[in-house]
Amino acid sequence: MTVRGRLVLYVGPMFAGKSAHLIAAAKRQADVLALKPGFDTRDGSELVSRDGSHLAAVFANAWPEDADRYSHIVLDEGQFWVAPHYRGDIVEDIRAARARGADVTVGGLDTDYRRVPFDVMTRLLDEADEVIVLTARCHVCGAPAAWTAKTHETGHLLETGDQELYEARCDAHWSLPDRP
Ligand SMILES: Nc1ncnc2c1ncn2[C@@H]1O[C@H](COP(=O)(O)OP(=O)(O)O)[C@@H](O)[C@H]1O
Ligand SMILES: Cc1cn([C@H]2C[C@H](O)[C@@H](COP(=O)(O)O)O2)c(=O)[nH]c1=O
Repeated sequence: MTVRGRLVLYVGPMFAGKSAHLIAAAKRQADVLALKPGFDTRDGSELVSRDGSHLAAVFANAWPEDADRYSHIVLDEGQFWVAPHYRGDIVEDIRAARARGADVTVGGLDTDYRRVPFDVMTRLLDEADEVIVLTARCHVCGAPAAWTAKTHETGHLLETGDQELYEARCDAHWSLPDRP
């Protein structure tokens, strides 16, 4: 399959501005389809950044049939586009969209709260034309933070949440959560 469209990724920990960049990139395009994973029901059918920016999006549990009509597709929370929350292989679906000529932009966490890479994001990183690595500010000391910590263990690797459950942390202040 010859790939024609570009794949751009915004990666980093939580609170780093991935959604803000993704929304800004989408707003620069005229003909764009924004997708939100069905797993993430926070904020309704919008991509929302903590900086206040937002963009209408379509919930998807499978690649939308009408996606061919768009020249640019953006999707957020790349780590959530996996079984059983997504039907199909998002990496293959993105490759097929690019082969049809669409540019695709994805935001997502490169690693989970254990600092283990999300496999689906690693696969996308391998195929990306451009990767923008963002950092947040450590919630403890304010230094650049490349990691997300979970403040208490719940036993779930995929679990939506905000600052009640997750914090951005630098190397010095990252740690695994205490066992319940
Ligand atoms: N610890 C933090 N580090 C950096 N920005 C933060 C932090 N906590 C809150 N913010 C706010 O979050 C915004 C980025 O949010 P968002 O785009 O939702 O990030 P992401 O999608 O990477 O989680 C920043 O512009 C800032 O206003
Ligand atoms: C670290 C980590 C995060 N999540 C969840 C928590 C949030 O709902 C999203 C990330 O949102 P953001 O736009 O990057 O702030 O992912 C998770 O399910 N598992 C994790 O390990």
